Amino acid sequence: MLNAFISDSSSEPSSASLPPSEKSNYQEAHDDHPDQYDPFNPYSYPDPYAGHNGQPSEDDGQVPVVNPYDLPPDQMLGYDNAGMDPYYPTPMTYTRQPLNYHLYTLPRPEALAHKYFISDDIREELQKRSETVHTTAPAGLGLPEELQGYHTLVPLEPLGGERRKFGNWYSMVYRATSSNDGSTYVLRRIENFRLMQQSAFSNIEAWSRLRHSNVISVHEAFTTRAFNDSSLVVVYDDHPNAQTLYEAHMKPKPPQYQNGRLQAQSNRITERTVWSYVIQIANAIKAVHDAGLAVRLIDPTKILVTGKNRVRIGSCGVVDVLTHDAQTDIAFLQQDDLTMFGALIFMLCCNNLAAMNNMQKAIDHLGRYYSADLKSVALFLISKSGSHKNIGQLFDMIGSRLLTELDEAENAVDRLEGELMTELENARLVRLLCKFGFINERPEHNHETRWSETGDRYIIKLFRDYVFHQVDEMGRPVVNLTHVLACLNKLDAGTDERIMLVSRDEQSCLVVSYREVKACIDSAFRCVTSSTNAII
Ligand SMILES: Nc1ncnc2c1ncn2[C@@H]1O[C@H](COP(=O)(O)OP(=O)(O)OP(=O)(O)O)[C@@H](O)[C@H]1O
Repeated sequence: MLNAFISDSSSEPSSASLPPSEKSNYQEAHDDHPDQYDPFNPYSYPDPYAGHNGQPSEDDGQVPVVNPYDLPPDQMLGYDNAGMDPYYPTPMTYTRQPLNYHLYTLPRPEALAHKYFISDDIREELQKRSETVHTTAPAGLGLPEELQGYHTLVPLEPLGGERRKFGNWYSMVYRATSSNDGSTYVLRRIENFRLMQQSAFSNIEAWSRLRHSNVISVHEAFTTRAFNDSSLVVVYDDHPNAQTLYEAHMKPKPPQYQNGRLQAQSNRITERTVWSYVIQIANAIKAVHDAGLAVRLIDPTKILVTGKNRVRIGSCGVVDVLTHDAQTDIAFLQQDDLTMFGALIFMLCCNNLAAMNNMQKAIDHLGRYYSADLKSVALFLISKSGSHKNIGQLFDMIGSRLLTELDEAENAVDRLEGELMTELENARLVRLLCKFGFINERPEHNHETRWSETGDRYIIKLFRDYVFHQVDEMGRPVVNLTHVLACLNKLDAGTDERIMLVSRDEQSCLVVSYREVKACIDSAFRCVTSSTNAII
């Protein structure tokens, strides 16, 4: 792994950087089979002048093969030349050639420096999730230290007040860490459950095989006495900071001041959001029914909103275990799913968990505030028509709205990819900075002041000052992220651009290339790690 540092990219078998012996081995291996094209090897291309997708070019591959790594650095794609002006970067022309890991983003204008990182709202959201995952429970809750390979239990619902019930059973939900893989999972515990026969778990196996983007995955189920009773525990994927549909849309919100007056907040859910939920939940139900199972519980308190408008059906499999004795026809249970789904649409649109208690009022409300299409979907689902309904028929009714949903989903992926792009180089640069940290100011060399004042280390020290400790003409620190990133990128690429390094007392100055600084850092790092195992 040691080589993976600064020399990440140069450790690739580019002939420009390999020592002669290795170079010849590498080239020999390839020269033996010049025609072989390995699609997984970015360095193995059939012909850099071939047409798109590796099709032969018009000149039938007669143009001599050029290894882009043999090119002098100033001809390598656009790093060393004058195109470093962030406002007017020189346009680059590309010929087809191996992916060049030395190519890094050009520096951005300072005002756009924030574009080096993902947007604040996504970072905040992800950080909150990470914080939630690492939250521990207060001491003294009397929770088991360990059960069946899970530890660090944290209750996900308030412990005081009215006890929560799951059907006729008292239930509790915990987050716990698995000692198998270190990930967190959600455990739903059903208190005082007596397992009569092992076959009650048979459906859990089928559930654990079902993987769907709108179903919270089931991992396993077991009984345990760790809570000082006989409890059933079903283990699910953890979606930190998820809210139930009830919490997200139906729970009464406290009034807020608007224009100086305290006003009640509307809880009305938009038609677009309802359609998105309907399509996702229908998709989940279809996957469950196709797997020969039934959801058994479609309720606003058991469906989680796990991201922007992303919903997933939770608590799957529990009812199967709890009601194992009452053998019921699966077709009947699947019909029941559709009725529960219809009721869910009414509850969401009417903002009322008890909407089905006054059917006529619920239908009127839905008709007044939502489209006729949505109303007919809801009515179709709750209808007790003699004919056998199935979830597939619903998709016929939804029609082109599916395309809108698909469009939204693809746009969301594009947005996230764009965000990911802004983080592209961060991991590499962090490793580079760590390497700096390992070398600079090592305390064990304190007695030997010349360690950092001689040879390679002195250049590194001056380079560190050049990158981080510059001051302006008024003597104020220059804090410019763009300068830092541009320097680090050039260092990582080992470019031939030269810089002038000046000592702090301004008595000496050195003109060195990034390539030379890189070599110094490599050698100093090797010196630091020579007696230890570098695991980075
Ligand atoms: N797989 C999961 N990942 C993350 N959080 C979850 C998961 N399953 C449940 N939760 C959270 O646990 C909490 C309790 O879940 P539960 O199903 O008991 O909901 P509830 O709103 O308390 O319903 P009830 O009133 O029926 O108890 C909810 O806030 C829910 O967001």
